[in-house]
Amino acid sequence: MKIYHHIDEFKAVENAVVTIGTFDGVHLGHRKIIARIKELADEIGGETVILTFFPHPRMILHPEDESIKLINTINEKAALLEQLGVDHLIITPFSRDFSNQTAEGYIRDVLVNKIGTKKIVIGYDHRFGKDRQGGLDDLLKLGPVYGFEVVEIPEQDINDVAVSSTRIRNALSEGKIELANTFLGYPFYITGKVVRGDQIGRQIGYPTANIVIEERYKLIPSDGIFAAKINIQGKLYKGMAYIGSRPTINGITRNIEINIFDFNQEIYNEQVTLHFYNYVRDDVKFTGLDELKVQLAQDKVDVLELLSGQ
Ligand SMILES: Cc1cc2nc3c(=O)[nH]c(=O)nc-3n(C[C@H](O)[C@H](O)[C@H](O)COP(=O)(O)O)c2cc1C
Ligand SMILES: Nc1ncnc2c1ncn2[C@@H]1O[C@H](COP(=O)(O)OP(=O)(O)O)[C@@H](O)[C@H]1O
Repeated sequence: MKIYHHIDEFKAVENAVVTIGTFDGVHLGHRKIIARIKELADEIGGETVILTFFPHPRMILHPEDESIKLINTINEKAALLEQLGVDHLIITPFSRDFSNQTAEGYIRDVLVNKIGTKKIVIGYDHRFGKDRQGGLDDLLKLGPVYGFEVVEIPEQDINDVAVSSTRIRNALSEGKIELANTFLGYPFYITGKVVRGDQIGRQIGYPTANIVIEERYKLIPSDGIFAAKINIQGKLYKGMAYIGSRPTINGITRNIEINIFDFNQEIYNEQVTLHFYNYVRDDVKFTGLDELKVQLAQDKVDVLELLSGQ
């Protein structure tokens, strides 16, 4: 898959089959749309193109604004779309210039001249151009003029996409990992770097790799203990993950940690991916490290049981 960080980097392809959207989560509803563009591209010997917008203007104007939380970082989204076999991903910022174009200007300059659209797969509610004046009607009217076909995504499918994204975000925020994973079609994951902690973990026999996520807009599941797998340098290991502020030791920061099973390597500064499979229990304030240690032994038994066969 080729990635372009601005629409101007893209050179129009012969038979582009295009869809446009945010695709946050690249969940089962999105996968249906992607399967459709691939099918259409195969029919005409064309190439699939996804136009997505990033960053959101609010992220640029108010970097301190914590209200935007996304299921995927832009890099995770690109990796997921690549796995699905998309040919081209155009990531374009929501600039003023971009959104000030007239509907026809956008169709002619962007979709036709810059991308080379032959088929566009689009939802009934998709809006574009100045004041969001452009829509499906304009595409249907101008398709014959500029030589492209419009394939409308059924209303039900569009609604399913929106419902799924909301459900996934809510499920993750409520610790309902299994439910989120059902809508996603894959285990929810985070990507980050292993950093040093207080080194208490190894003293109690449970070293925990602390993971820091660079992207502030990444949605972090609610606090708790999870059955997880971690990808380190391309290898997958099972483990028990923790998200919380470590009330037992009066921790201040909210940490993401994992004790990795059957593992004994120093992995500070390593870039890792943590896949969440099941929710195990809530974060608890224990009377001390001894009590926590007893619970950790039980957590390990529970996690191994949950991950057996996975
Ligand atoms: C599976 C697992 C479960 C945990 N459960 C709790 C908990 O219920 N309450 C708590 O205060 N800390 C919990 N912790 C966090 C520990 O307090 C933390 O790992 C320990 O203090 C070591 O921190 P360090 O990596 O900064 O040295 C848990 C950690 C793991 C890996
Ligand atoms: N089984 C393991 N699970 C997690 N981390 C491990 C494991 N074995 C070794 N390590 C290493 O030990 C570190 C965690 O040890 P810990 O005492 O909790 O220190 P810190 O507080 O710096 O995280 C990890 O970052 C990793 O480099």
